[in-house]
Amino acid sequence: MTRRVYLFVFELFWVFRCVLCKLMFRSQPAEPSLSFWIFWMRNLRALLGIGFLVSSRAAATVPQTCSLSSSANRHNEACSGSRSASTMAQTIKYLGQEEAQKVDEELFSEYGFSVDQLMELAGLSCATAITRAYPLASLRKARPALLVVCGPGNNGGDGLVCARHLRLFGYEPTILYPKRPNKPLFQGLTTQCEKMEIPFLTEMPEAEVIDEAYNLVIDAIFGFSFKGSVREPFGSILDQLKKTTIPIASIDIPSGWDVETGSADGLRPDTLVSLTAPKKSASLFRGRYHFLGGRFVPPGLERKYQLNLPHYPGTDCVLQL
Ligand SMILES: NC(=O)C1=CN([C@@H]2O[C@H](COP(=O)(O)OP(=O)(O)OC[C@H]3O[C@@H](n4cnc5c(N)ncnc54)[C@H](OP(=O)(O)O)[C@@H]3O)[C@@H](O)[C@H]2O)[C@@H](O)CC1
Ligand SMILES: [K+]
Repeated sequence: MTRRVYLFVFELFWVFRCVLCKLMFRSQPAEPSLSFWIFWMRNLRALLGIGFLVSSRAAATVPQTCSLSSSANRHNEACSGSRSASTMAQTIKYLGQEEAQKVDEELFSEYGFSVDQLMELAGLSCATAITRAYPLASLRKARPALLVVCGPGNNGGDGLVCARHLRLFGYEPTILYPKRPNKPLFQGLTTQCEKMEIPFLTEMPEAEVIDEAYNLVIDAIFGFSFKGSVREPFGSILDQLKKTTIPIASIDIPSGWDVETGSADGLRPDTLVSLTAPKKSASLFRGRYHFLGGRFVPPGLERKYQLNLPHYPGTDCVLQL
């Protein structure tokens, strides 16, 4: 913030100087006229940057937020280069449910990816986003304990991968995986987590127990194939999650939300990690951190669906929007 204010004051001074020279001497200082206009543009950008910072502070006051860390914002400032994050969020396409499923299918059928490949990248993006929003040093409890709740589809698979990476990053995840598909992919992911010495719960704890034991809940219950009203056991699980006061980080979609229209009385996550591209309901997300992950979209697919994805900084697999 302070750096932006200095930049703004400096640029304002420079533009003022240019205008003064033009009026008094009917000439510009050393710069050619092109740079005069570049200074104007940069000045406008600095103003927009300050506007963005002010509005993101306001967003931090929504209910069910925590004051764990602002490092995600700091990282974003350091890495986003010359593009303003607010501008990026406006230009990215928000996908409807059918379109998200088509993109997913095409990645496998036309582009030759396998599910486990993309799930690994998606889960790693989510784990990386968690380290940005909730660094180990910022956690309030003595142990860096997290609860990862996994659903029956690929969103649940992302959760298992995310838990494994978080374990390697020094967190202590515990997994609840109440409905396990009978497929080698999910059995393998479960074994990997067990071998990583990640405990599995046999039932959903009460909200008060969750608040007491964990720093954060990772919601990997439903993704873009969720439809209709929630069936058990997930109805009761979501009811407990709604009562918790610790932050919730949702993978791809806040579980229980309609993929396009959200949910007025649903979860209110503190963090959302949109994968591949945000879904329409992400425009209703009011938490503090919205990340984009899943840096695997081939350019042809991006063009076909006009995704307008932002540039990820350097080699990062996640980007804060
Ligand atoms: N290309 C990408 O972007 C990539 C996407 N990836 C990830 O995949 C996710 C999409 O995965 P997906 O298609 O398996 O769907 P998802 O929502 O996880 O589960 C659906 C299952 O949930 C259930 N269910 C549904 N409705 C229900 C209800 N009302 N009440 C209760 N249960 C309900 C139903 O299961 P059933 O009950 O039939 O056993 C259904 O089969 C996506 O969001 C992203 O996270 C990455 O892994 C890789 C790259
Ligand atoms: K989810």
